[in-house]
Amino acid sequence: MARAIVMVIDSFGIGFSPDAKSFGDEGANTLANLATEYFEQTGKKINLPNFSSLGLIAACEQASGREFPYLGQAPTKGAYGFAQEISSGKDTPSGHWEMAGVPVLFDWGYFTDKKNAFPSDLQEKINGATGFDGMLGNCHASGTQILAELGEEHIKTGLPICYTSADSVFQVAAHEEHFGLDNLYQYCQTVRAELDGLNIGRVIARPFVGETPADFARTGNRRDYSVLPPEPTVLDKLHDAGTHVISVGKIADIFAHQGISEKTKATGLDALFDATLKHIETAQDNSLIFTNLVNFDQDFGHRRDAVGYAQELEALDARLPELFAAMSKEDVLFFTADHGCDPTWPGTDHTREYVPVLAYHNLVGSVNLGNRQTFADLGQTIAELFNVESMSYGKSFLSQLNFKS
Ligand SMILES: O=P(O)(O)O[C@H]1O[C@H](CO)[C@@H](O)[C@H]1O
Ligand SMILES: [Mn+2]
Ligand SMILES: [Mn+2]
Repeated sequence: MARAIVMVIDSFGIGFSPDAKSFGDEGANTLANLATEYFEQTGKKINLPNFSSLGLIAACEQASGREFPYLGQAPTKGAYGFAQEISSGKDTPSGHWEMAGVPVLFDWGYFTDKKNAFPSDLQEKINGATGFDGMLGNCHASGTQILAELGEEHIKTGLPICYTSADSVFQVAAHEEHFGLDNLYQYCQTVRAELDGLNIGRVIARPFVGETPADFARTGNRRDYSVLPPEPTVLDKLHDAGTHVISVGKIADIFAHQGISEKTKATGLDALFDATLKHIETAQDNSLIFTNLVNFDQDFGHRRDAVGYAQELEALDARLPELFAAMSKEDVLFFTADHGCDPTWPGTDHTREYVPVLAYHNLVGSVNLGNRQTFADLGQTIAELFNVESMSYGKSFLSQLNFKS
């Protein structure tokens, strides 16, 4: 039986999609724009030899309808394409569920007001249920900027910092020691329950440490409380059929722990990559290893740090040979993303973009998968690879992977 490895480079868009205008994102292109910015700021071209050979640049050029001569070499091995999102939102759960075969075709609830974002009756319910006198923030914010603004007041008053964004999300920042990690998780679980009926995708716990704006830092103990996917995803189907489904990073949280057999959490690109490698070395036959590399989104995309994003991509690229070496001949490796987060784009939110779909296996030459109409093509391909019942959405590209017999 097969083993598959899926690595999600969180926020790694490769060109605005046809519906980007309605999101205010026409012109966004996470990869191409960050590479340009990197060149302008450092005088260096981004160096992604391994991703280039897998077809990343070719996929980006197709998705963008233009060439980027400074971006890299031609594809030499593996299958490459670009996928459009059919889910209504450009958020993390929508992107992940869609790639697992279940697009989000309903509208999420959003807190659209930039200030006084949470309705007063909701605040009262939360205060009543948690026993707190109030909350700080109550606005749209960048998670690091709001710490600089309100972190000290939080320590002084003991009130949680609650904020949101263009995503369907209720975020709670609190100090790991002064407020306490368990108290933060408890608060978030209570908020999760109070949001029932509002169709909010996630409550996110954002613990931090430090005593002054100069040294406030978020820790790796982030926790996401997601609603359940609307239907069983390919993870559920695999898990029910006996496949060992391994979550690395925040995958388990994003899928509300549905269809997951085992999970490993880790903080930072290298630790997430190491955990993935370890699973590749040890996982039984008939396993899916599913990794989310959150730091691209969290540390660079939302922070609008194009140079940092570029350097992190180079660091990931440099480690790809370790993956290839750890894989057995039967293993299939996929790289994709869940949405864009162009670090050169106005604001700090995600961007509506095509995502790369790269598949590497013991292949002959390279294969162009072209324009995939939905992220769900990946889930359908995985369903076929593991021989489970097909998903309602998506078109499998397994037959194009050109397996050597
Ligand atoms: O600014 P931070 O706290 O990183 O928040 C970002 O992370 C959340 C999840 O991707 C988004 O809703 C966005 O607001
Ligand atoms: Mn994401
Ligand atoms: Mn994000």
